[in-house]
Amino acid sequence: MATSGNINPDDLASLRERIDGIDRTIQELIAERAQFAGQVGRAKGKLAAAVDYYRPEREAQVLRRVVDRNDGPLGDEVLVRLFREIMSACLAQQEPLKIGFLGPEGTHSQQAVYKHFGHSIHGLPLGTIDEVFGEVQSGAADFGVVPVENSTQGTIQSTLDMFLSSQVKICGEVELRVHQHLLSRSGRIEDIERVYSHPQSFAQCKAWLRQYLPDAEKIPLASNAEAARRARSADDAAAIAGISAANVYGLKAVAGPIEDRPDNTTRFLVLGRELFPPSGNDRTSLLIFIKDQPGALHHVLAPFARHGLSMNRIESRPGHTGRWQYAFFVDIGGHVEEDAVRAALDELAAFAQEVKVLGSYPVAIT
Ligand SMILES: O=C(O)C(=O)C[C@]1(C(=O)O)C=C[C@@H](O)C=C1
Repeated sequence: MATSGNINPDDLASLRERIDGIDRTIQELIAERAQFAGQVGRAKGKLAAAVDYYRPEREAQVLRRVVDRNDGPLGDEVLVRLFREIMSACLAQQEPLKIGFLGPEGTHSQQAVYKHFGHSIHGLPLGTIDEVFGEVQSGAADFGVVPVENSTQGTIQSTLDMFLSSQVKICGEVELRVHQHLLSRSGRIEDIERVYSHPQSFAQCKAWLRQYLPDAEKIPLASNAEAARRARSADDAAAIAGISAANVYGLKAVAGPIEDRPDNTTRFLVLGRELFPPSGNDRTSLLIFIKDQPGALHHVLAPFARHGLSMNRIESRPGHTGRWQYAFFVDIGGHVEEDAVRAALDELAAFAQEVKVLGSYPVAIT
């Protein structure tokens, strides 16, 4: 028998026997867990669809416990991924969730869907971010996943603006480390005369492109996956996209990762139709329309500080309600069902024209 390194063949056989025994136990325990999850599902009563069984606050609590217990050797991210897949499969026993995202197959949005919901779902690749909102609102999708900000490029304004008119709720967030790769049919950089990609991805790889492909034509498209699809049909074209697009579209990696900042991260929001209860570590997103009067913004923000609530983000957008009327997107720590958040909202109501609670949801887990 072939052995690797200097392990004695007898040791190898006995180590594998131990692994076989552990696998058997893991499998039995997963089956037992799935049975209990099925019972929990039935205990929820006769519900209409998979969406009614999904409990993001409970999933967040389960995953935080996994992280707290973890002493290695596997990293938190790996263990969270494994446990997400187990919960995803347990939930899909009822029926897989239908999740809308900015398609086609192979986008970073699809990766964010899998990171948050696991693979036991039915993905619905959609053409635009507006469509993701629309399909969630109409019930054609149970949930949707849309990008909202990137650590290099800042806010995706078109996503925020959708909340000005849409009734969908935010019920989760996902953070994804985004690695960009240059992909082409031949895999040779010297063949490349054109590069396709989404404008955000071009911006994330600006310095790399200036150094290595200064003369190539840069052609912006609606998604990186669309870029990969186009690059597939020409020898002198390449796409900037995630590495998963290489497998989906049969392309070779010319170079990567090529993003200028190694910590390049995109934050996605999970869209649904209802709010879920607190998980114990939540964030609340608000849309606040302010009255046009002196000190209005100060009066609106002061209650958060008074009640000890941290503010992670404030962003102003034209409110679409009248000329020079502004809407503020504000993220604070806490959940609307918690006393401090409720008290702050009561106080600021006197100074705001309108306050819309976009959602209270678990803070992203690794
Ligand atoms: O605890 C529940 O409510 C369950 O349905 C079980 C379970 C799990 O597998 O742990 C499955 C799906 C839910 O989204 C949350 C948790």
